Amino acid sequence: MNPPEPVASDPRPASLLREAVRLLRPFWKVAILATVMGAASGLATAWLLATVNRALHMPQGATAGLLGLFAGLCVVTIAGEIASDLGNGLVGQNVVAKLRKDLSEKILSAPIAQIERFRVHRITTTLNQDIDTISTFTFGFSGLAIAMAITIGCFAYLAVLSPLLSLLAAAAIALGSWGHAMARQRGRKGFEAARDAQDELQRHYRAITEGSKELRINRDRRRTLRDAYLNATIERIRDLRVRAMRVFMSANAFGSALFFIVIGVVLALQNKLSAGAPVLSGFVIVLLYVKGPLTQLISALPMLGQTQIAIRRVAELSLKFANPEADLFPAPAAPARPEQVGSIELRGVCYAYPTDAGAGMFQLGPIDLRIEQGEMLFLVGENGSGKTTLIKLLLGLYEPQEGIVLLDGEPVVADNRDDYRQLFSTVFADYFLFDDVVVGPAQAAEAAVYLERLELGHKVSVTDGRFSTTDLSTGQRKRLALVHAYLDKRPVLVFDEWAADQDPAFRRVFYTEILPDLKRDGRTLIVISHDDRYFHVADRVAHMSDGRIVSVESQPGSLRRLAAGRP
Ligand SMILES: Nc1ncnc2c1ncn2[C@@H]1O[C@H](COP(=O)(O)OP(=O)(O)OP(=O)(O)O)[C@@H](O)[C@H]1O
Repeated sequence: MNPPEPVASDPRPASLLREAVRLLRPFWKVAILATVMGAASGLATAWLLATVNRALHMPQGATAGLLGLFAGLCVVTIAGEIASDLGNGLVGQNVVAKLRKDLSEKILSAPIAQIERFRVHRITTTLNQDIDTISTFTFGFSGLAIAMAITIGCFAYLAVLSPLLSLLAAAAIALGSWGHAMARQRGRKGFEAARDAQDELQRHYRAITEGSKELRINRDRRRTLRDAYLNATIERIRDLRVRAMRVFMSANAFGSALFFIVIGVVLALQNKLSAGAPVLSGFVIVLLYVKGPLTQLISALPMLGQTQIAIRRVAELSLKFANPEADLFPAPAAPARPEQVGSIELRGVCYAYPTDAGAGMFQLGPIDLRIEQGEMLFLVGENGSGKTTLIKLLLGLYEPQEGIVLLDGEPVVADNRDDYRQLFSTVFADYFLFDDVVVGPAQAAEAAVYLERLELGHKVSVTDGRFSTTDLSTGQRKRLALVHAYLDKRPVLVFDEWAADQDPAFRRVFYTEILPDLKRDGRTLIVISHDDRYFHVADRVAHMSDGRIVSVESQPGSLRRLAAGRP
């Protein structure tokens, strides 16, 4: 027996550097060019400062050569900055687009059980918020790269001006960097905790939007949700972030103070230092100038911390969905699916959901069931007996942990599972109604017939190849889902409690007209139902209890009764 899927633990994603290199690899030429241009711009700025300092101390004023150098450096500074901005922006947005595509593709191809286990709100937080954080960072990246180059260039110039003074500055920088490293460590923990709370917040947002009706009629729950969950989580995120920012801001203040201390020391000791006026003034000008880029770099640290967390979350999501199903996007010229299938058989099929600590384990099977082509099988049983789980296995949405599914005697395995799934049309109990289903010209007339038949003709039409609206009642939306299933023309139809939302008259139409018509059309029908009034229309009724099929009743008289027009 295959073990149940591993419970989501904390996978260690690839290192951030490796992840960044992987993402940048397709755009390496532009990335390198942008970085080189940014570095050139930054270094040219530092050189400019040195040139200005030299020009200011020339006894006979700036020479033509020096002015030419000044002009050239200005051009390099500006041109480098523009090229770096454009290049980094381009690379950054391409990386973000690639991340979005990669993640969407991974979710599209991930085994259904993994998606169900990971939880929708966690997926959406990463898809929206984490990727937005990375996107914002990529816009600011160019400025940071230039600031870094200016800082390096300025400190190189300081070293040339006075090795002794630059040692003093280096000691101050080392102390400042240590302070920042400490701050970053503490601050990042705070941002990490805030990011965890964002998942929770997303869950509460879903509750206030999707559960708005329930909340409106239940004051106690509304209050609890607002005060104990929503506001508490929002405030926790605020507090964690403010605390983390405070740590960073204190480190910033510490850094600024160190700067002024170094400048103060230079001023105080200017007579004792054996450096000339050009050296001292150059030193102070450069230190004062470099404070800007250095502050820019330091202020970016919280953002850098958040981006690191976002990249890690994206990498974790990627890792969680790192085992895609095979061939979910074959070439368009893939073979057409067969119009008819013979038998579908489950042989010794077992499945158990992975459980969280403390939760009871549900075990389905072993299930042995054979469904013949053109048969109408009802799957019945109490709530939680495993009917939906069974059809998810039958549809190839879950892989059996033990046993096998056979189509016309051939095993359904990873390589052919997606082809197998194309044989089915389904309307799940928690179905999703796609509102943009495109209907070709040939299908439009057919769709109109089905819409009439399902008493939707007065509400919905096919306009420009699409259904005109999906703003319908619950029962009507389910009828529209049935129209989709009709138009799909797949050989096997699976309905999970389709009739549960229908009025009694239409429920009767469904069981005594629509299902028999589909059967006459040669379709195989698998129907989950609690409507025992209509069990007799089925060819066979499989009763489930506690994860097993406990009996299968054949109903040879059902067709005769239908023919006689009795329900
Ligand atoms: N995604 C899941 N993760 C963990 N357990 C699950 C999951 N889906 C269903 N279960 C558990 O499996 C059992 C069977 O659920 P299933 O939906 O198959 O029952 P059902 O017969 O279709 O019920 P109903 O008639 O209420 O629709 C239940 O105990 C349920 O808690």
